[in-house]
Amino acid sequence: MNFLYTILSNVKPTDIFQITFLTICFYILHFYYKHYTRANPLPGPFPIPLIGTFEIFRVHIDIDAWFYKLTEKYGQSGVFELNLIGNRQVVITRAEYVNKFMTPASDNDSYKHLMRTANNGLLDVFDLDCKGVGLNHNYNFWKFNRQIFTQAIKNACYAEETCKSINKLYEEMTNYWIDLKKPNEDSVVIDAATWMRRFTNDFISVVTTSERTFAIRNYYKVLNNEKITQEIMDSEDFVESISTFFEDNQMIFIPKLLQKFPLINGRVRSMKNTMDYIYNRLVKRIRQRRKEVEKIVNSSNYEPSQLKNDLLTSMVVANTPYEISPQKNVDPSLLRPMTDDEIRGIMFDAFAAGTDTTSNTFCFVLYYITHHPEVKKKLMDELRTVFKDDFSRPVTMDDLNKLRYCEAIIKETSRIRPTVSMVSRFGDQVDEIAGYKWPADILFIMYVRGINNNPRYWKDPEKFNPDRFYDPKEIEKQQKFAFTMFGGGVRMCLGRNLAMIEMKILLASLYRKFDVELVDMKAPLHVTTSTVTICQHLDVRMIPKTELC
Ligand code: HEM
Repeated sequence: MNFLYTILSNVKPTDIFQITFLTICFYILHFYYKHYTRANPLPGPFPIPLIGTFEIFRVHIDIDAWFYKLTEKYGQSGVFELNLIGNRQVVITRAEYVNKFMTPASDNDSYKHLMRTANNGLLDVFDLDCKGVGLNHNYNFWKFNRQIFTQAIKNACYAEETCKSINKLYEEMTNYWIDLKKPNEDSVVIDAATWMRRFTNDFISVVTTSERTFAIRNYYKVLNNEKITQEIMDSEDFVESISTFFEDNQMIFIPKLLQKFPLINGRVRSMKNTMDYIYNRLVKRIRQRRKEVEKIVNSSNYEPSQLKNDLLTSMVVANTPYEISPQKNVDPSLLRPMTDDEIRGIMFDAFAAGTDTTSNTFCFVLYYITHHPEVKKKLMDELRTVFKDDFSRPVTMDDLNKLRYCEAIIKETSRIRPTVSMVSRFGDQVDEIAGYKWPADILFIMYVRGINNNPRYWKDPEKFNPDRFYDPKEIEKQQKFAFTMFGGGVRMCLGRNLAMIEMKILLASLYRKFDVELVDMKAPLHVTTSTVTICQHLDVRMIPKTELC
């Protein structure tokens, strides 16, 4: 102890300066030694110690645009690299290299590349590392959640009830638009981005809980200058907090070491508050539903049909004697009921993954159709064929199969301007990808927009041409993974069918009822990107139709 005291009392301020200086020099040397001796050096921006690629701090509102430029500069060989806050990331820009980590080659490979991120960020701080599916980092928990979510959402996708809910919400929303139209005007201008976010929020709420958030109605009240009540504030806060999650979710991936740094600290806290607010709302609903279910199943005249047909009820009764369609061929260790927090994890995923994705994709669809009159003409031809001259009847499940051109428009929009433009997989084992042998612990990013717009796979990729997904000969020519709107492999999007049903109904209904025009045809799309590309606003003029033309 005395010895230590003697050393410390002899330390001068200049010594502290020298030690700090030497430590920094050592760190920098070590960083560049590791950089220059790394396995498989690839082209990419030069990294700076601690920060990695400095540009990330300048492009924080449009990461996707930055990736697009990087792909043009470094991605010619199909793979380049980035260093983001000390983590090496390998970006794949060719479809043929994607196959390997999307499709496990054998049973032995099935654990490889299953995680979406490295677990060195703040997943646990936000309680996402072992909950839900989207960011779950525990294989067993993910598998358990995924199979219950899959089963629960399957019921929703085949239910005529789901179709009816979408039609009903659509009808209500468009009636509000008409109500907002001034009597002396023939059209109404709406911000499609804001309305669509409320639409998808209300809809996902119905699918998950059979109850609405009334986000559509409450937004109408805001625009109609009605008195702001607690209910209006609640639904507006809920919609906005889901969007905030998307806009700021890079915070989840900040290394633990940096979370207390000034500037970062405040953003982490604000994100945590947002998440806590969403979680509390969801848990309240779960507890309420559990009580309702218990009351029903314990009553003397219990019938399974008395239970609600939604995701929440499916999860509450999953693996209990009251489960309506018990799962077959499931690993027995997964056959246990879910806790409230586990259900909350899945509900959070449904709202987070199922609202802004669909609403933004739909805004891009409107933008591209308005810029392509020939596409609109073909769309109207399809609508006339399917609905004859009825421009108000609801869309049925049966119609959906016939709306092939509608689907092609949605896919072509997502090819050219994908809402999820990066899909990642964490390589937790040694593997060979893109012709290189990789050590464990590498994050691979499939740059979807780069591949979707690569002339190797698409003739005139910049041309908006839905026939690519309509003409069977064109479809046949497509290279596997050259178009991945919903990702692929075992972690493919769970809501893909639901999203398609929702968007097809919206498209087929909207264009029968309105002429849709952009207020400013010259304006580009106003987007920001984090993990999802968000349409900031899209001012659209809706002109009610009097006939189906
Ligand atoms: C246009 C709408 C949508 C798009 C473009 C989209 C896209 C995606 C993409 C690209 C992924 C990553 C897949 C991968 O890593 O391979 C994903 C995952 C996921 N999506 Fe979607 N999605 C949409 C709508 C929905 C909806 C409506 C829901 C649910 C109600 C949903 C739930 C999920 C979930 C739970 C995952 C994570 C699956 C897992 O990690 O196992 N998505 N989505």
